[in-house]
Amino acid sequence: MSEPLLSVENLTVSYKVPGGLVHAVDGASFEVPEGSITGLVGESGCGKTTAARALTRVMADNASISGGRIMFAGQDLAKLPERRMNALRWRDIAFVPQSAMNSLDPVYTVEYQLAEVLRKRGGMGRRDARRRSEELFDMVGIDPGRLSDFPHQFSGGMRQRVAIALALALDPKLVIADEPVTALDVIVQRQILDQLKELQQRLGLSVILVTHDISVVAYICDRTVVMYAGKVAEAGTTRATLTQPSHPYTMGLKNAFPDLTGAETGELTPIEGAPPSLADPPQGCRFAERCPFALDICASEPPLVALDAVHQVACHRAGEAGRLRVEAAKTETWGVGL
Ligand SMILES: Nc1ncnc2c1ncn2[C@@H]1O[C@H](COP(=O)(O)OP(=O)(O)OP(=O)(O)O)[C@@H](O)[C@H]1O
Repeated sequence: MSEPLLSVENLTVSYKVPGGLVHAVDGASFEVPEGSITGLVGESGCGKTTAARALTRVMADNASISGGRIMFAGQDLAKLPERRMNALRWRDIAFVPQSAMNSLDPVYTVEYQLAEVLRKRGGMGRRDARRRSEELFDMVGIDPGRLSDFPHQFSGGMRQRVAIALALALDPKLVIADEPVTALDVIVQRQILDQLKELQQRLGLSVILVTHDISVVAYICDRTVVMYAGKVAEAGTTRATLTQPSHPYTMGLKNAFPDLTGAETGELTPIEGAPPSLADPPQGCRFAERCPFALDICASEPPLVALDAVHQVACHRAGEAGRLRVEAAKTETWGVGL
């Protein structure tokens, strides 16, 4: 296999809080191959946004990368001086934040905001910036005649398209999109995801898509990284991780979400309980407390190991995954309502 575009090794990101430190990402490792869409998926609070933001080093004031490496094009982004990191943003790595309104300023027209990036970051003249803005609007399926509109004049779905156009402005290699379709209805979600996939393939982009919704991953991602409580529980090709999930958490997530394609999926089964506190996480497997298959051995931390060339999992019982999948498909296994 060729070198991945991005390789995250043992990444730890912590927030300083009054009582100490919250290790929001705690030794996470995953790879992003070139020209593919990698989904970072897990429940709210598992550290997805923190991990994604660490890759751009645009983080909250109380956040710091306290360990690990982020290898991108032969350099470790975790240690790159800010001046060089800043030069990479937009040009090599672009970020689409959780709400499109966070990337768009309500008081300026969209054209002005695109021009800011194209002219200040990309060094373009006024005419080239205008031409590129029109091209970008065409690319995301919006009439360039609307460039002079303000963000509030667009629907939610269109605003998300504008945010994607903004991210693509300087032709980056890697686009990190944080929950790009979360607030949208299912039909618009599909339109945006189809558009993203089409652009990714046409432009040969690499994309990291952060989402809590495993059906979004199943719909669009080539690879899947499942996070739980700051760690990677399972990772690999989407085919491997979602058709043969080998971590009970992934099995549970699959039961908990409807299918985005509208296929009949039967009853949805939530995973009862809540993830552990990241300020004081348990020593062993972090999912053990909610896991219907936990054993005594789960009091020790399971390492992330390769099941085969395209699939890694951090579960002591991964060797029995076939049998556990059969059990996991039954609602009663998850003790719902007991
Ligand atoms: N600025 C901050 N200060 C302290 N703790 C924070 C801060 N930002 C996030 N956290 C904590 O870090 C953990 C991971 O949060 P993060 O936002 O990365 O998770 P997430 O999986 O992206 O969830 P969501 O989808 O809800 O954003 C959570 O426990 C959260 O409360």
